[in-house]
Amino acid sequence: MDIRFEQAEARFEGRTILQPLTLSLVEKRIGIIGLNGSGKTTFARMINGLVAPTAGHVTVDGFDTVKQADAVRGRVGFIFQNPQNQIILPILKEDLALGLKRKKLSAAEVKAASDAVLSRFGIAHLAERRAHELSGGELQLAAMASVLVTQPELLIMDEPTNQLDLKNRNLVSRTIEGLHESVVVITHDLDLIGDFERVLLFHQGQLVGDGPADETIEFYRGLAE
Ligand SMILES: Nc1ncnc2c1ncn2[C@@H]1O[C@H](COP(=O)(O)OP(=O)(O)OP(=O)(O)O)[C@@H](O)[C@H]1O
Repeated sequence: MDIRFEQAEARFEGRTILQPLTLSLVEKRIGIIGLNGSGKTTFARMINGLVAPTAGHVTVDGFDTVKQADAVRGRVGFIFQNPQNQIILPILKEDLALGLKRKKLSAAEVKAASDAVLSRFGIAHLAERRAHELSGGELQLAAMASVLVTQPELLIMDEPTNQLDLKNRNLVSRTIEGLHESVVVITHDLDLIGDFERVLLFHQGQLVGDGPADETIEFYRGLAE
């Protein structure tokens, strides 16, 4: 996975939210940290084209996030801050099938892919359950399943441990550790990304830190004083 920002900038209503940025991301585990409103979610949304750059370009494996949006969306899965918004259909297995619709699979193939992803996350027993009945941790795992069933190469997660108790937080943390996909995680939970290969720090719409987790986190602690 090769994500490139080339002088990519984001402005909303005349305000610059993300200063022009040039960088390349190839690491398997990338963390994004920074104070509230620093531009983290905007940056992450630019990776899968949910936010189009107002200047410059963003590419994923050479595909432009605006001009080749379908190719990019097929490669990049995005888990939103609130996993309730991720599950569209009430019953989990129906939601997984919906995600696979684009792939034009047979009913048997859809069932096999759904069963595989549910057992991968240890939530086969939740297949028939309604999303609104699930606990926070179950819902977060279900949201991951509903995105990963389509086999993206990169998973972007926006604050995946937000609102979880310690047990569910640890469950989600272990699950992220075990993913074979590349992962970009936006978080205020610094332990979650404590051993990530690369962590980016945003401050007032600028990338101000970029390095291994321990260095970037230390810099962030100073900035937040
Ligand atoms: N669609 C939009 N229109 C106008 N302003 C926006 C839009 N999206 C984000 N912003 C503004 O851009 C700034 C950065 O927002 P962003 O969500 O990227 O920050 P963040 O670092 O993810 O914050 P948090 O940690 O609070 O989730 C904020 O001031 C926000 O109000």
